[in-house]
Amino acid sequence: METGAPKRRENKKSLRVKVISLGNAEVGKSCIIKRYCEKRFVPKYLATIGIDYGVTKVQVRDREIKVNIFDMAGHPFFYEVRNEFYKDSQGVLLVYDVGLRESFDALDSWLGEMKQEMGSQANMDSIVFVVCANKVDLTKRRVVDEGEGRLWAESRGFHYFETSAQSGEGINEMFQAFFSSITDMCENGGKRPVSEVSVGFTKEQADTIRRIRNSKDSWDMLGVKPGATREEVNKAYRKLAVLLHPDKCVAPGSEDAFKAVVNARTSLLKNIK
Ligand SMILES: Nc1nc2c(ncn2[C@@H]2O[C@H](COP(=O)(O)OP(=O)(O)OP(=O)(O)O)[C@@H](O)[C@H]2O)c(=O)[nH]1
Repeated sequence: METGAPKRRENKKSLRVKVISLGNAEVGKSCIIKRYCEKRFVPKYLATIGIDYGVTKVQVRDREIKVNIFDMAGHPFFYEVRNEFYKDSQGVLLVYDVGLRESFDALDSWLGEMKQEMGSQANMDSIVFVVCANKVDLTKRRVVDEGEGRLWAESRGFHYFETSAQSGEGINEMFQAFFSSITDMCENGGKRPVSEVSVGFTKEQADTIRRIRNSKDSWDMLGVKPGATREEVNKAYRKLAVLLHPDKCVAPGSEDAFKAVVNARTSLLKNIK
């Protein structure tokens, strides 16, 4: 029943959160954090020695968030120093350089290192992950495209942002989404809200697109042995077409993968009696 009395606005308690940055050396972790906190870009490379630590305050809706940022050194040499700092993180920035494929391929091993160091405490559902495809300003040297990066991130329920610490592109949007998701998670009893993890496509679709992108020839793309019969090629094609048809699959890169599969089938059938 409405009493007519003015409602007292609840003053929500401030939150204290811990976030860490991960990724190979020189991908731009420190610069991304500096760009956001200090609004500047440092062109000269100064390797992080072990860990850099900083604190910043942000406002998310009606809550003040105190953020403790642990910027981890990417160089393998500092493993012994950074392994102490994985525990109790609510947020992880996973950074790679779009011009260095090995820095993208290394994301899985960064997750692996994190899981290993968190040990039995590892509950990845209680951590918000943001993938930063960094250095997008250097367009000419780009080797990992948006579809590939987004697919890797979103198939794991992670956010994906294209960023440039140099120009500032994507940096504020990325941090706003990051802190807002961490706040949602804390208000949701420490579990990542379900909407964040449901991305509208399956892991099978994501893995298939990745496999197609990395296939060495048309046989490999359709997943059949060289010398397979027309029936085998058609059967494999039909299975992939159902999985990846653009009407059914919204995963990033599905349209290109579907076209590639159609072309692979056409070129194989031309040469099979
Ligand atoms: N063009 C361009 N250069 C960048 C960008 N971000 C970082 N850099 C440069 O890349 C180099 C490495 O940047 P850092 O932020 O120190 O890299 P890091 O990932 O923190 O490296 P470690 O501390 O060794 O782990 C520096 O020379 C930066 O100026 C970017 O978005 N665009």
